[in-house]
Amino acid sequence: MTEQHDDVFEHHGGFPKFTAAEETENFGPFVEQMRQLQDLAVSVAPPDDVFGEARALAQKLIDLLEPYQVPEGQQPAGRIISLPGRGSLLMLPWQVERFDEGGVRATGVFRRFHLGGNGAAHGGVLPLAFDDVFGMVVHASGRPISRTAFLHINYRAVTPLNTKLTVEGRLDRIEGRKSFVSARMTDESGKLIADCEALMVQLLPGQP
Ligand SMILES: CCCCCCCCCC(=O)SCCNC(=O)CCNC(=O)[C@H](O)C(C)(C)COP(=O)(O)OP(=O)(O)OC[C@H]1O[C@@H](n2cnc3c(N)ncnc32)[C@H](O)[C@@H]1OP(=O)(O)O
Repeated sequence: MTEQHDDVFEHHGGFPKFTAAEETENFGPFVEQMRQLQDLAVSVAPPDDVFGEARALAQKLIDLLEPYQVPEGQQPAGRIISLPGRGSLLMLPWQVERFDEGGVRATGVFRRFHLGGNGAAHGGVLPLAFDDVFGMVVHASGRPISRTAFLHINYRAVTPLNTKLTVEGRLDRIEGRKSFVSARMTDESGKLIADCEALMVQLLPGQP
């Protein structure tokens, strides 16, 4: 293996090497409380002085946490695969149930925070779900971390909130740097909610 290939393997282009973080006693429950706050922030209509009280409490939290910011890759968020959404508030709070060369399966619900309209999930959260699963599909299949070049979704049925759904993704074929991947989102009866195809392109050395 040449030095250049070692670099690709170790650093995945310009990506830092992904390392998992340990689950601790309080981090998982803290993330779930933050998610409950997100759900409440988009669903409550209290008197304005209650928002005033909430602001004061929120500012206390900001003041508490602000001194502990660290560079990308050192925070637990996004690095604990046993937590919903790997502990990242950006990711959907879904649980990874399968992560191997045969594919990735994640299950969970869209919550009030993900509401688009008329009781259904916002269409923009489905690409987030699929893209995150595809990142894991590439990682689980042993390929270097890749960037999404295109992602095509077919919305087959209205996506319900608070209903257990499953996304299953897999690597279909490899052509040089290109990984062609696909995934399906279904409900518990097996009804197809959406399907998706994407191209993930392996990064060149140093590529951001
Ligand atoms: C467990 C934790 C794992 C964490 C994983 C994190 C994964 C993150 C996944 C993401 O969401 S990344 C964020 C969204 N994506 C981007 O920001 C990508 C922005 N675009 C780029 O950086 C570049 O366009 C890209 C790296 C995708 C490709 O540019 P390059 O200059 O490296 O490659 P090039 O354009 O030469 O294309 C390489 C091949 O892919 C093909 N290709 C590229 N874009 C395409 C496209 N859109 N449609 C079809 N083919 C495409 C291209 O034709 C060519 O095919 P051939 O090798 O057969 O000639």
